[in-house]
Amino acid sequence: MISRLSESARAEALAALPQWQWDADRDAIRRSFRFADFNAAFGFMTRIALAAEKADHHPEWSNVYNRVEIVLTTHDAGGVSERDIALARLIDAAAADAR
Ligand SMILES: C[C@H](O)[C@H](O)[C@H]1CNC2=NC(N)=NC(=O)C2=N1
Repeated sequence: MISRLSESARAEALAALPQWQWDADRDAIRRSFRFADFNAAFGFMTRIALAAEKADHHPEWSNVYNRVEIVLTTHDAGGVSERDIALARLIDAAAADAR
């Protein structure tokens, strides 16, 4: 069973992910992305979807044309875990490729 990070561990992990915001209401981290167009946004989502399925850890997200909103939390842990931090790093790398 994966466990929720302590407040200090989460703060330390987020210091290295400056574009991700802590959402206390959701016990989650979130980031918004904007791409050139829908094709770039959906390509980005497709790459994340394949990696997420492989890792069996899935984002909560929504897409409107060129914008993608992503929320990461671990349902099994009731908060942010190492899996969310790992997925956030992967998402940042995918975003860098999509621009
Ligand atoms: C059965 C399956 O392994 C679990 O439901 C996985 C799937 N993907 C998941 N994704 C996220 N974000 N949190 C989870 O707790 C989770 N659990």
